[in-house]
Amino acid sequence: MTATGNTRVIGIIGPPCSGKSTVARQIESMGGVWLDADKIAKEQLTRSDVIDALVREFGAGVLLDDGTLSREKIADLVFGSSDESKARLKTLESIVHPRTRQEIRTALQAAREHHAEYVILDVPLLLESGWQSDCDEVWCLSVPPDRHHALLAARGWDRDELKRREKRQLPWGEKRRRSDWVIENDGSIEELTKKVRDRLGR
Ligand SMILES: CC(C)(COP(=O)(O)OP(=O)(O)OC[C@H]1O[C@@H](n2cnc3c(N)ncnc32)[C@H](O)[C@@H]1O)[C@@H](O)C(=O)NCCC(=O)NCCS
Ligand SMILES: Nc1ncnc2c1ncn2[C@@H]1O[C@H](COP(=O)(O)OP(=O)(O)OP(=O)(O)O)[C@@H](O)[C@H]1O
Repeated sequence: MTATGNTRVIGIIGPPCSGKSTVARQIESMGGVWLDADKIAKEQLTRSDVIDALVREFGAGVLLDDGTLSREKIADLVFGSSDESKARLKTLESIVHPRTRQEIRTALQAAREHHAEYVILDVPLLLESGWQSDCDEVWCLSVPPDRHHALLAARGWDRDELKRREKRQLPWGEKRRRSDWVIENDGSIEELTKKVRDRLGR
């Protein structure tokens, strides 16, 4: 019996491109419900009330020609090192986080009511946003730097892109210390998914 009845809630954190989705898909294949905060947050940015609020706050320059939001332009506005950037990130979070939190809460409750064996809380800002208390355990992905930069490059990200976002998060040393299990993603994908199965005794 876990802290949350039959359902075992596993929080997953890790840098972009560190293997979180790969781990989440593995648990999903074993009867898990995957709650992907980045995906839910992305969906919020397609809502007209959110688009209107962000244009009011940041100006019409955040819009693409088709009237949708440019994620790249918003990223440039919020992930800079200036005080203005920090304030803009807080404004963005004040608009997106409450809606994202509500969607995750609703889905988490539904998964419990349906007695899902696992819920994967795939929330990059899990510790920063206070989700740890909802988890039976927190897993933190760790990737060797060279491999990580290769995986990021495949997505078109360089070290600077990673660094400017990490500056707005808790240091990785603290995140690893606060996690119940640090998963070294230093082998093949098969080795990563085997580590997960072994951990869950499957
Ligand atoms: C600024 C936005 C539009 C940039 O979109 P983009 O497609 O480039 O990035 P994406 O959303 O895929 O996020 C990728 C990674 O960036 C980092 N990141 C995203 N938001 C934040 C934030 N508020 N603080 C610190 N890091 C962040 C995380 O490591 C995340 O995994 C987007 O990140 C956003 O809306 N962020 C605010 C909502 C949020 O906090 N999302 C994180 C959910 S835990
Ligand atoms: N051990 C590995 N060997 C080879 N490729 C890997 C390995 N782990 C992850 N990858 C690949 O790296 C990419 C990123 O992995 P994944 O999507 O699981 O990371 P993530 O942390 O969920 O990324 P993000 O949250 O930023 O979307 C994927 O293409 C995945 O197939």
